[in-house]
Amino acid sequence: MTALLTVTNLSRRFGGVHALRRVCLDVAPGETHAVIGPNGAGKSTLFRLIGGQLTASAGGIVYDGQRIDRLPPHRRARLGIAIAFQDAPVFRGMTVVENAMVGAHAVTRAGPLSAVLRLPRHRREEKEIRTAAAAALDRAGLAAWADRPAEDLPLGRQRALQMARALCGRPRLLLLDEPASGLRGPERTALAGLIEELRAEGLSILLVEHDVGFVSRLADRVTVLDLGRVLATGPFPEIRTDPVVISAYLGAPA
Ligand SMILES: Nc1ncnc2c1ncn2[C@@H]1O[C@H](COP(=O)(O)OP(=O)(O)OP(=O)(O)O)[C@@H](O)[C@H]1O
Repeated sequence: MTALLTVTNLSRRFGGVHALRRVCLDVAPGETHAVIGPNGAGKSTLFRLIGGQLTASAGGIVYDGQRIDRLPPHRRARLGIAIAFQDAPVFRGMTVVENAMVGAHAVTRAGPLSAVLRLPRHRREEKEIRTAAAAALDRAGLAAWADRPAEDLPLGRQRALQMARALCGRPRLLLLDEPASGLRGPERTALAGLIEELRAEGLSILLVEHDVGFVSRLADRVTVLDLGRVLATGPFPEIRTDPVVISAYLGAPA
């Protein structure tokens, strides 16, 4: 099956630091693909290169048959790539539903500014976006919080809001940056359930996550990065027993 996303020989240097070295990776339609690796392995750099927040020193990124590595982030968003960054801001002074709506404004002509300024000329589009945002909040378990100030959300719920914001733009490829980090038991279970649901609906997901238990439950395939290089790619059971991965990252199986 043709991949939805193909990353080929992607490299990025920061001065003398090789953050990524000739990384190759692909995400098939409907696949959940996890990227794991120790601190400094290059996971965030890879995400920012795919999202367009950084440009590559070399290599290419093809999405849905089109080179995207020179496109700005908003053009990639309009093509259906959404990112839920772990540290994305919650906009204070706006309600939870208005925060989620920003995700749809990123992919419409109205633009994020109209969400902030509430310009009247976009009312019809606003109504559709509000409906999409309400649906996304519902999926993320935040329906009861929709009209509350976003700054009232506890940390775990803020993470769910990043997810709702990303879903609000109805993406085809969802990039999740350490979605389980800082979440406690029930929140983590709810998030894993939502990711499983999205996968069952055919959404393609690329996931960076430190929590190996989370990855083993959710990912169809796992790519292991270390010092900017791909150590291995494959289903988790294979990765778990790969001697190279064990010595570099995972430790011996129990
Ligand atoms: N803006 C930057 N300027 C200089 N060096 C950077 C920059 N961003 C990342 N690096 C370096 O690139 C390498 C990869 O960093 P990156 O943040 O991508 O790793 P990571 O796998 O996401 O780590 P973590 O799990 O700690 O988030 C590291 O050596 C880091 O210090």
